Amino acid sequence: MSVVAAAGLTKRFGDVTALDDVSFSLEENAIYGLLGRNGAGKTTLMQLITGQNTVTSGELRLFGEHPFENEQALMRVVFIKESQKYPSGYKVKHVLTMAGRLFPNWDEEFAQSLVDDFNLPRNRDVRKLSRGMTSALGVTVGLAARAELTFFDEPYLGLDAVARQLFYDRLLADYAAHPRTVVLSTHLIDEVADLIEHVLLLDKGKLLLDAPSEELRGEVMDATGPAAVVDEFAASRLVLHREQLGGTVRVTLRGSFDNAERLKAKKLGIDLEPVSLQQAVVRLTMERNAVR
Ligand SMILES: Nc1ncnc2c1ncn2[C@@H]1O[C@H](COP(=O)(O)OP(=O)(O)OP(=O)(O)O)[C@@H](O)[C@H]1O
Repeated sequence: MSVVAAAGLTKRFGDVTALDDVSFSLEENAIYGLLGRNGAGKTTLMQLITGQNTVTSGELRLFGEHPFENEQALMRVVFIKESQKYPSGYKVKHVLTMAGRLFPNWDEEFAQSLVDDFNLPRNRDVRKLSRGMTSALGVTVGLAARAELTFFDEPYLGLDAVARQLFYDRLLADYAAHPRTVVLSTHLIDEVADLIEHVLLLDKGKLLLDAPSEELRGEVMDATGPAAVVDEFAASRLVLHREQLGGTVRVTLRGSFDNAERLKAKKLGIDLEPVSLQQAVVRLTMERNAVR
């Protein structure tokens, strides 16, 4: 059984269609990247899955059940977002105690080690934490909860580069020891490219891409070389982007590139290189918007 199954999922807010006929599944023990531009529908999707809102139409199942007002299913999920609100007067240590009561798989020792890693002041009022500290507290709760399904909705916006790397390292190590389903919603695609096993790309409420990251990497390539040969090589392919500098052209192509194709490119003097995950996502999103 899938952890999450969505079929024809649609969510409207008045005349805004935040999610438009979206179908996908989240499987056990995988790290997903939920990607997309501002307003693409990422938060809305996570809110529906975590029972914070009702669907307009379509089917949505969380551990085989309807998520809305389903405490049993929701206990198995943790949703960490940047704008997390805590009760007034709560200190860091109180948040951890509350989380320990809430999440069945909570690992207190792990939580305490993360508090040390992130230099979080245990006795400080959470409302007086810096932005980065608030993010670090969210990350700590999200990791130590060890929920079967974990959502991180850009919780690391305030974290500096060192703290973000710490988060990625801890996530990967803990995931290896305790596999589960993790969804990272992020704009920092290149930073998480090595973590993400599967990409879900939303664009204006539509699911533009649902693919293993490896597959995506091998399917979007830059071909660079003399203009005439590159253009001929590209003629039978989907060109996502083209740029020219003097007589040299670089095109971003989508398709499968087997060994024969690679050899052909080499013989023609074309440099064929996979683009980064971030570039692939940007190009695919732009291409869709261009054809609309
Ligand atoms: N409660 C609401 N009422 C009206 N419109 C809403 C509401 N919540 C979301 N929307 C709209 O739905 C669309 C999707 O928003 P959503 O927050 O899901 O995007 P997102 O991909 O998370 O964006 P970002 O990366 O900027 O956080 C946007 O057009 C947004 O304005």
